[in-house]
Amino acid sequence: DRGSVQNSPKSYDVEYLMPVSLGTPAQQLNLDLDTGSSDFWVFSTLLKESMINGQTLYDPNASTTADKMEGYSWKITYGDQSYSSGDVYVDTVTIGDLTVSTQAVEAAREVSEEFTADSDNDGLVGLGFGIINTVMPYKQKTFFEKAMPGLDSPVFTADLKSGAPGRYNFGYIDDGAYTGNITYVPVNSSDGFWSWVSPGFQVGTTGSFNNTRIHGIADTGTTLLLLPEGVCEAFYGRIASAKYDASQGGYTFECNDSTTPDFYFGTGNGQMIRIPGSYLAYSKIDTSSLRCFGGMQSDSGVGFTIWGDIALKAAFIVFDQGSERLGWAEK
Ligand SMILES: Cc1ccc(-c2noc([C@H]3C[C@@H](O)CN3)n2)cc1F
Repeated sequence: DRGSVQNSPKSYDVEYLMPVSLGTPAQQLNLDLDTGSSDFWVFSTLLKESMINGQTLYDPNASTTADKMEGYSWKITYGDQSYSSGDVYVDTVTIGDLTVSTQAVEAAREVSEEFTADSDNDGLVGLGFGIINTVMPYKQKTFFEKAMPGLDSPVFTADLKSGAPGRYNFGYIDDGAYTGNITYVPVNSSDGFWSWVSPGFQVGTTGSFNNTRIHGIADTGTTLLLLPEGVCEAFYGRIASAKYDASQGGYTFECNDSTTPDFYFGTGNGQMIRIPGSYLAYSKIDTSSLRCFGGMQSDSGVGFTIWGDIALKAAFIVFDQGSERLGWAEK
């Protein structure tokens, strides 16, 4: 079996949403696929009115295939301290023609203000490893873990684009979606993340390759690229107008600064992924400013590097849960 679904970026590529069908008859919600967490949760009719702001709600009572998991609950907190919590139902879920008939659907009773404010986002599909699923008393499998046994190949792929729709595929690798070869790197899933080690980086075409191992996670749910302080300094040191602006909480530079280099990161056996300098001028810091907030920021607050959408949209990535490895290719 296999599946394929289009993803669509919200403005500034802040997040990527995909249509998902839940229940019988089908209820379609737009969900955020997040490889950095492992809960499948949705806005639901259990929510207080004050927490809803235009989102589409999953109504388990309107689904003939929904069964409440009595005594089960969940509560999750994300990297930006946003959170959600609620009850659990088993129901059928279809993503891109791939159906899981008994998915644990986590129906929200409570969401933090950040989720309420994000009116296009009806919930998250966590495709990290099930070990960090928050459902109590017994953690539940991710959508991919439920689908995996029936798939042609135990992989899913992410093709995120800058300012344009891309695609998530399940169970197969579309050889037309990338160029050159796929370089595979081992994954350590013990923390529930797609954790891997990059052999180093290079700033621009003229810079030398820095052989400094970077431990991090591939996280489709994080917007920016969060790298070690030293790497940020090496990159922004090459942009004439760049500075660390404490009032903005990060590095900023003139959006059209022609000295902005491309950024390359190593994926193994000599392969590198090129992030165009234009991706790193993330967004104007305010409408009247000529300065942009950098797409690369320090990971000092996190403790490990997060290869978020700024990096992922420069590549075609294979999340190979069968062999616990990540595949990286240019496109
Ligand atoms: C309003 C809102 C807030 C956070 C997130 C969110 N989704 O994925 C992630 C990252 C961080 C890490 O927790 C796991 N992946 N963050 C999405 C939202 F729509």
